[in-house]
Amino acid sequence: MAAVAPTLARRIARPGMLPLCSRPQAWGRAARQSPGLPRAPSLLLTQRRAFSNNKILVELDEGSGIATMKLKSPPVNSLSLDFLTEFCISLEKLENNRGCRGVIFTSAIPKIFSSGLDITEMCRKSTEHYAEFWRAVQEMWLRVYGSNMVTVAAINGSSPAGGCLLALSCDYRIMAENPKFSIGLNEAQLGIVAPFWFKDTFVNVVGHRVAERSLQLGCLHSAPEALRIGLVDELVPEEKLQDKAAAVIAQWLALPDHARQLTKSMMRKLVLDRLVAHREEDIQNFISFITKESIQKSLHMYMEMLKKKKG
Ligand SMILES: CCCCCCCCCCCCC/C=C/C(=O)SCCNC(=O)CCNC(=O)[C@H](O)C(C)(C)COP(=O)(O)OP(=O)(O)OC[C@H]1O[C@@H](n2cnc3c(N)ncnc32)[C@H](O)[C@@H]1OP(=O)(O)O
Repeated sequence: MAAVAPTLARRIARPGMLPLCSRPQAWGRAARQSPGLPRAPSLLLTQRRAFSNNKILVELDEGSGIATMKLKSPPVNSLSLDFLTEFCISLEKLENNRGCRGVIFTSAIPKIFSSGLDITEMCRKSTEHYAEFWRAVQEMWLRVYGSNMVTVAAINGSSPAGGCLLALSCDYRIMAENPKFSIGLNEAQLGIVAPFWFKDTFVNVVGHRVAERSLQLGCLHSAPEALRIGLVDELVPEEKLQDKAAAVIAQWLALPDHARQLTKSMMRKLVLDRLVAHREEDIQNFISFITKESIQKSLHMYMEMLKKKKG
């Protein structure tokens, strides 16, 4: 996989090389079994395929067509350029595999789902680096939000900012009912601004009023609060999270793929199209914003604060 990663990094760095339309058409991911028909238990037990790269562990249960993508980038699953590249490679593999119809995103790191964008990628780097990084962030969102597969976030830890975006981009969110875990778009607390497509994704999940208040205050919501405002769909004890996620996907997959996929596409198209149409402009906005001295100072202070909290 190490040999593949730089190639994909280059492909991601060039606009339009991984077009969303390269995915199988909505109706192309044909159900290999009639919706709702039970499978032979022996198949369920035997057909498991695993592949992994450095930061993402993927396991595909070929019997059910459900894959699990486990984020494993210690210490906190921050979304670095390398991480995002590996993430997109893994997701593309699954998307192109007609046998895979649903994906669970979860974390292999205790107590942390993802700490969001890797802040060090946004500090004192070259313009070229910022462009490449931001294109990779866009790519992750375009791929997850526009996926033909059923996507479920099994949120087994805290999930600020970019981590929350990943969860928001799924079809369904289940969080471990641990009051210490928090989730939200807390960018304002860092002195930065959530881009329009983060905001649009959030609004589509929780509604305008809740999103506006939460974004302006940079809220990190506890798990029970996240459930109350609709940021997550349900809370379950941590040990039941994976089973629950698989059960939810199975329920969604009982419907004909084409009807579900076209409905999903209809609901998300406007928001996706907006970024696709303004991708380069969005990258330039990011660069102008992140290279401001005041923003660099804010990020620096935030990183210092994280270190002090630890010490
Ligand atoms: C007109 C309008 C124009 C608008 C234009 C807009 C343009 C776009 C602007 C920019 C948009 C950017 C969007 C950004 C999105 C993001 O995702 S920013 C990241 C936000 N993330 C956070 O705030 C999380 C910070 N981390 C934490 O709160 C905690 O670390 C944790 C995740 C809760 C875990 O806590 P704990 O287990 O106690 O671990 P720590 O000791 O705190 O951390 C361990 C080490 O990890 C480092 N670290 C943590 N998070 C990050 C991170 N996100 N990136 C990089 N590194 C991180 C932390 O510093 C520790 O490091 P060491 O001290 O070296 O061990």
